[in-house]
Amino acid sequence: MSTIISVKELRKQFKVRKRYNGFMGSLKTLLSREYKIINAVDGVSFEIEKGEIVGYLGPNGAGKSTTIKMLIGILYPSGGSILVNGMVPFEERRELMRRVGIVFGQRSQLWWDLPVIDSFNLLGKIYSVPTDRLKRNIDFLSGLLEIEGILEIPIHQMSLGQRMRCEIAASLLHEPEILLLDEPSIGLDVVAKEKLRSMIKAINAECKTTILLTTHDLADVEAVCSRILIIDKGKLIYDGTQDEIKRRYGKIRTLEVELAETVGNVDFNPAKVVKQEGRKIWFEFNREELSAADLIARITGQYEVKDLTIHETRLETIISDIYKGAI
Ligand SMILES: Nc1ncnc2c1ncn2[C@@H]1O[C@H](COP(=O)(O)OP(=O)(O)OP(=O)(O)O)[C@@H](O)[C@H]1O
Repeated sequence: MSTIISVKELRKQFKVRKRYNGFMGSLKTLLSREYKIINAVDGVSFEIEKGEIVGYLGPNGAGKSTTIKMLIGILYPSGGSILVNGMVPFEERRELMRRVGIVFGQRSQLWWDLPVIDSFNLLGKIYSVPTDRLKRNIDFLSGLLEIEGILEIPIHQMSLGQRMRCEIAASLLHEPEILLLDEPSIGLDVVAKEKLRSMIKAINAECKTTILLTTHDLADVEAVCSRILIIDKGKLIYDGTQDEIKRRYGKIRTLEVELAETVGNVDFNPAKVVKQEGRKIWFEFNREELSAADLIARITGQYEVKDLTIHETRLETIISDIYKGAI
């Protein structure tokens, strides 16, 4: 594998006016010449290999968009270095845009009133994609993203899920090596989200596109990203695989047991009973203190068990604990 995105000690500072509260405070803000520095991105380093799907996560205001804007050369870094596909983004922005596809969930790159096929043809011209190649790419991406039947429809008549699939197709028409997806599933229903996730995986598998996904939807990350980067207050606080984060922080498991009959108090220390409803009991236990096999053996040794399910800690719980500083 070879590195396609390399970020070293990246920094971005914003100088903003100091704000004061209240009515008098607003006047003071207007008149004041006092400034403060915001370290939006504060010494971030990471490398992304060709073909990876990486989730870039962080709470609101963590520095995700600022990083992405520097990756595509819209913002000039205050310090550090970036190489994307061998290019320095703010120096070679035009060339870089031919190698990167971008989808912003909240913004459209397609012409609202035009049939989407016309937008595709216009984008093909903007990116100077040869006609036969453009046709081939439109055919291929329409099949992959299941939009063949809606190419003649203008964007404003589409559902959000259909629009998003068209946006992704549009971003790939010029065969970029890198795809940046910023909140692509925002506002989609459960079914449309599922569909989008499997399509993102298909793009990565079929086109070998490297994908950087920014999202607050951790189910998206759980479904598609093998690796996760977490940024908080401008600093990178986690860089590792999804399995690793679960192994490292997801020690608490839940065992859901359905017994043959209702029982009174049960005690399987160190497992804790967290819920008991009729014949069902939920135990929480630390996998480092107790194995699921031991716990199950002890329970089945005392009671007749009808059904058992083990629930691992959800990525959402782990990440929200990391944001809260609880782990
Ligand atoms: N143009 C700007 N001028 C001043 N401050 C800015 C500017 N852009 C971002 N910031 C500040 O930089 C910090 C990081 O913002 P950024 O938009 O990168 O966060 P984010 O992780 O993308 O958040 P969200 O998930 O809410 O989109 C925030 O404190 C934000 O207020």
